[in-house]
Amino acid sequence: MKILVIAEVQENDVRHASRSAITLAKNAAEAANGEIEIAILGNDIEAAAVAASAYAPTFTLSDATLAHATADRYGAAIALIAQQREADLVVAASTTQGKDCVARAAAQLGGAMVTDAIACENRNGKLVWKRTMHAGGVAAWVAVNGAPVIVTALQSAFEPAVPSEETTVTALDIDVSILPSAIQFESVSIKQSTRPDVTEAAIVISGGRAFKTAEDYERLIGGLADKVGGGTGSSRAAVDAGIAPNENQVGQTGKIVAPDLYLGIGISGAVQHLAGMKNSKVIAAINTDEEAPLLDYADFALIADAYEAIPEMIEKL
Ligand SMILES: Cc1cc2nc3c(=O)[nH]c(=O)nc-3n(C[C@H](O)[C@H](O)[C@H](O)COP(=O)(O)OP(=O)(O)OC[C@H]3O[C@@H](n4cnc5c(N)ncnc54)[C@H](O)[C@@H]3O)c2cc1C
Repeated sequence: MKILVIAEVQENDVRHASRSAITLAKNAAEAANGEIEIAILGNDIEAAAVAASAYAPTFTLSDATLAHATADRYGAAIALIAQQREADLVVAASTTQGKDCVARAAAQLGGAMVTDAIACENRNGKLVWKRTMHAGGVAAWVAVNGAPVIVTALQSAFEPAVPSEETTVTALDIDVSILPSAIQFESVSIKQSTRPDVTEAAIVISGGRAFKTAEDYERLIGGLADKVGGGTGSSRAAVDAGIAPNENQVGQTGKIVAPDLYLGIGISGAVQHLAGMKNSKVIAAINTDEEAPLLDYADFALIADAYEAIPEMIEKL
């Protein structure tokens, strides 16, 4: 079985989420006696390709017109790469870019798609995939018919792959002038923050509707996160109220995280929120209500007012 990982690039390296996708690819390779290759698309990707080659032989498609991941161009390019490399299985990260571009490639290839995979297994010679459904309420094993199979890996389910010795980097021979360009890149606005992204932080301090203002959220949740080098998360209620930034939202319609420690403060633990964090290694909660559902999932709980507890914690840390 030929397995092709579509890896995303971040700061001349393989993006953290793509390293988790490589782990899923390795699991699949072990289960089905497969071989892994990596493909990287973009512009100025030489250093990232060398970094990727420490996981598996790497193929590049580099061009100025691929500097930004517009879905029509990337989708078509990924389909062409999968065809050229004769991939039986294409694996990508379940990121916004991964879902956007790889789903288009799957349609163009006429393949079978599995999103948000959390495990794979060989059953009677066929790979089957475990994926969460219904806001994380159900974990189902699914088998898909058709080829190639295209899978996105849920980052929180897989440890990032560890690099070993550099292998080879080969430039692909694909004519980029035939790629569609109906979608044009306009601009990107990246919020500068010294805090780790909520999906990549080892510790996530998350705040909910208990916080009355954006200033309180930043001072208390942000202040505590900074003390422990953590990222900041939030419930959707806090985002909808304009208290927490949109990119911090954890849950079914937000980001899915599985940090070493998730501390949910003033968050009730609605099923849609749990869908985004219940696989965290250690869960702690601070809440005034000892019957808040999040406490059923918590390894540690403090029944206290966030406005009193957090300043005390910040002072003591
Ligand atoms: C289709 C759909 C998708 C959704 N997607 C998401 C999603 O991705 N993420 C998400 O989070 N939600 C999502 N929701 C919303 C979800 O159902 C809940 O409404 C939301 O999670 C509640 O946020 P909360 O826990 O902050 O607020 P609440 O449920 O109001 O809970 C606030 C908590 O704070 C506690 N509290 C109050 N004051 C204090 C204090 N001073 N100190 C300590 N504790 C205090 C309260 O006891 C309570 O437990 C979705 C809903 C729908 C319908």
